Amino acid sequence: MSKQSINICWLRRDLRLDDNAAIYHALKSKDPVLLLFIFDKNILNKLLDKKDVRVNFIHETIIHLNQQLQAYDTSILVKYGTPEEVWTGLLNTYNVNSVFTNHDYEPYATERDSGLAEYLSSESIAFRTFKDQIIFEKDEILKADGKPYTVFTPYFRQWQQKLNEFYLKSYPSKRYFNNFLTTPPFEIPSLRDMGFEKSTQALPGLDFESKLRDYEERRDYPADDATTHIGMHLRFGTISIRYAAREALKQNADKWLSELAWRDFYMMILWHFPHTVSQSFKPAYDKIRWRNNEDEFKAWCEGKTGYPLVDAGMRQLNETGYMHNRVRMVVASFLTKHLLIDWRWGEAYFAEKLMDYEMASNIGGWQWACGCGNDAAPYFRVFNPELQTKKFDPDYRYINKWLPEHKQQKHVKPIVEHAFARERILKVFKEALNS
Ligand SMILES: Cc1cc2nc3c(=O)[nH]c(=O)nc-3n(C[C@H](O)[C@H](O)[C@H](O)COP(=O)(O)OP(=O)(O)OC[C@H]3O[C@@H](n4cnc5c(N)ncnc54)[C@H](O)[C@@H]3O)c2cc1C
Repeated sequence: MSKQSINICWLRRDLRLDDNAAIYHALKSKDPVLLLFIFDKNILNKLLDKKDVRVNFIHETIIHLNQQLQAYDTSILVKYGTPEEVWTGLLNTYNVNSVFTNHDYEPYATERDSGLAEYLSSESIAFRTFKDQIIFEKDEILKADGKPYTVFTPYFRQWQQKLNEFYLKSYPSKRYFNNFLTTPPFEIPSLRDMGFEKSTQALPGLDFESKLRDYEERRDYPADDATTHIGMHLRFGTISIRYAAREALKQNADKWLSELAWRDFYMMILWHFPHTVSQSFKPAYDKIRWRNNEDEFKAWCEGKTGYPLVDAGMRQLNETGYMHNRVRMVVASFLTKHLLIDWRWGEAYFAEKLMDYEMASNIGGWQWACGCGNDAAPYFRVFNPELQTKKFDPDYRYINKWLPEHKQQKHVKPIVEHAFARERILKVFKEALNS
């Protein structure tokens, strides 16, 4: 007897059932749909912290999705392995008609997906992919000459002009849930099966709507903690970007909407310029003679530079996996400019620690802070951590919360003097850029 023909919908960073482009299109097709998630060994094996909170978050989310799916007599197939080995196994087990998935713009993912596309095509299986995690992708926003924007302000102008209901409407996948493949529940590998353990870090909730009203006035004051903490949910798709943007428009939260556009922008920078994963967007900056002093890097990582705002930020990151945006800018500027340590070192440290780590935004943020990225501002803008404190944490509420020794006046002495560091970086950067 010939095996039943099915479609597979592969979830990656779009871990929700409703308003999910790939699920919607898969369910609307003729064959029943099997949902798939792969805990990718290529990614997991690189994670040093076996209690990684992001792996915990994905695992919890998958379990939750599976519970929801049981109401429809279906289940999500969860595999632990490399995509290559998992797909070979799947094609031996199932009679697959088409594979559906949503776009992922990171270099590893685009390479993985083009390999899969080739393999599926050799087996005469259709591979159908969709935009889901950003509002505008690829060539939807380009300059008049057909090239991608490399500076945010003109990009955002077009982004705003183009934004309309069409791009924000949700995909009503729920309507078609009766087209999931009927199957008893599959077993989900445990964290332990994959060499991980339960994390003790608190996961961010999803209550962004209530934060939008005062966002613009309060977002820059780290002690107020007035931003939405939605990054991890956007990263793993537990919220739809279209819903988030619609909510911003509903509440006239223009500033917050522009932050979502920054996210789109950096994703498209990474997609159009994948070399920026390891090289500066502005090539001249790769001639900088970094000092890369390992003791100073350690002091920065541990929050022991003697600059209260920098140290408070690093302590917040180390303790919670989160750091306020204003402070991210200050610590990144401090590492690259005050200490003359390569932005790639800081980027890698953030990638390891940030719960909301997003490759495109992290690389974009680091290159912006260093001056080598997509920024119109000149390299000689050097944040002064003390002035930043006066402006954004004048009564030391944020600093005292994360750096108790500051309150007790036991904080270590600065490892470098600001005026000296500023002169040094100006000289080194100038040499590199003029060489
Ligand atoms: C050095 C550096 C590294 C960064 N690394 C990351 C990262 O790994 N992941 C990440 O999501 N953001 C990163 N950012 C951007 C920003 O700091 C965070 O998005 C923000 O602090 C997350 O907190 P929130 O969710 O409360 O943000 P909100 O202010 O509530 O913003 C809502 C969402 O908009 C997006 N967003 C906001 N600001 C930016 C921005 N400047 N660039 C791109 N997207 C933005 C994020 O998805 C964010 O969750 C980085 C910034 C810097 C300066």
